[in-house]
Amino acid sequence: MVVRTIKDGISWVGAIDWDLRLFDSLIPTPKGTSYNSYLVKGSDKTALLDAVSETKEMELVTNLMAAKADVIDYIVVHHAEQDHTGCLPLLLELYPSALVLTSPKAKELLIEFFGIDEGRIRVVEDNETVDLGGKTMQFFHAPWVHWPDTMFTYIAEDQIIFTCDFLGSHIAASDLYINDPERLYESAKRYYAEIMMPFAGSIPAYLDKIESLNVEIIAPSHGPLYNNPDLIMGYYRQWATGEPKNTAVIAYVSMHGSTKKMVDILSNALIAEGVDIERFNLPETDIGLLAMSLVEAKTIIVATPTVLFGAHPLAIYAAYLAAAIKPKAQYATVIGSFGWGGKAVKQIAEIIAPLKCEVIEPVYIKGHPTEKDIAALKELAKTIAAKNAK
Ligand SMILES: Cc1cc2nc3c(=O)[nH]c(=O)nc-3n(C[C@H](O)[C@H](O)[C@H](O)COP(=O)(O)O)c2cc1C
Repeated sequence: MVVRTIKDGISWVGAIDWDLRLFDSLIPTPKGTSYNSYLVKGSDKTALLDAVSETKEMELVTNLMAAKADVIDYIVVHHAEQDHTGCLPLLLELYPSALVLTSPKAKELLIEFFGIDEGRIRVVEDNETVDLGGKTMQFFHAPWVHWPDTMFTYIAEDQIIFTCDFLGSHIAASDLYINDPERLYESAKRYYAEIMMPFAGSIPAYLDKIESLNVEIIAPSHGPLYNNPDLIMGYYRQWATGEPKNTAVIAYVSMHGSTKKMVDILSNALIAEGVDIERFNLPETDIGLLAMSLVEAKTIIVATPTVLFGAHPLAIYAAYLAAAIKPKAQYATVIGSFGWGGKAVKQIAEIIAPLKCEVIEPVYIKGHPTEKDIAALKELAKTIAAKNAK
């Protein structure tokens, strides 16, 4: 149990999940995460902004007791995902007069997910304000970072904005704020890559919105808060809108060493051509690190042998994930080895088609690489270097 004061009348009452290692049964969280919940007490009314997952509901309840939250008038749901709302049914029982304030889309989802009584939910409009007494909550609808339901809450009197998942990070940390740029970069970039990058197109407008306000503190729903907003805002601006870098990401798998040999040859050739590379051996890679490397890479290389007439399942998974998280890479190719025939190259090309990358002619060979294949890989490195330099 821990309650931390952010401002007079504003406290963090959430839960730290030190041991979570896989979020959404999908995203590796090697450093755990937190579910941030904020108690805001005005002179007239009290609001709880976001809650926690069902697994941590007793931590939240204990914190609310410690913070003497005898009455909660409003529970602001910025986003209906269960990591923030799993404990909502319990909260609504414990606080029978509490009204949920949320976006129209989140209202729909809360009813679908939890069967919450419609009478307990009030939809708030974009820009609407609710006065708690000396603390005015202003709501901004912010769809598609990362669900259609998201909204932010700004309290001008305290110059604080609650951005829900936007600008968050998966890190269990004792720090209320992160002030170490390196630590912040690592955890926030991992989070951005896996959760926000598919919605990069929506991001600049929300950054502009936050910049247009007087913001001293950004309070997301995962990870530490920011009392130096420029740092995280600058990172997001770079990741969402910056030009991709002269980097090739190689995601590879090899059963008996032929594809691995090709990856080694291509890696050395790319280095010789001045292209930065990041390599991921798929059977053992942390897929979050692969996602992070894709944030700024210009070229994606999938290296796979043929297995049962197609690409190796791990290569299919990596290619599918890359296509889903929508990095800004401009070029892609496939390399690898086969024995007698199959559709591995076509299969990978189809999976990554949504990325709309220019597909560079693959080098797909029979068996172990020969002198001719080595020459083809060196030629491929030259082509990638020339394209990346554009
Ligand atoms: C389980 C298994 C299934 C395979 N299925 C195919 C196949 O359907 N078509 C094919 O051309 N080669 C097939 N191969 C042969 C491999 O693609 C070939 O040996 C290749 O050189 C292996 O590359 P690697 O050394 O990078 O693992 C198969 C190999 C294994 C082990």
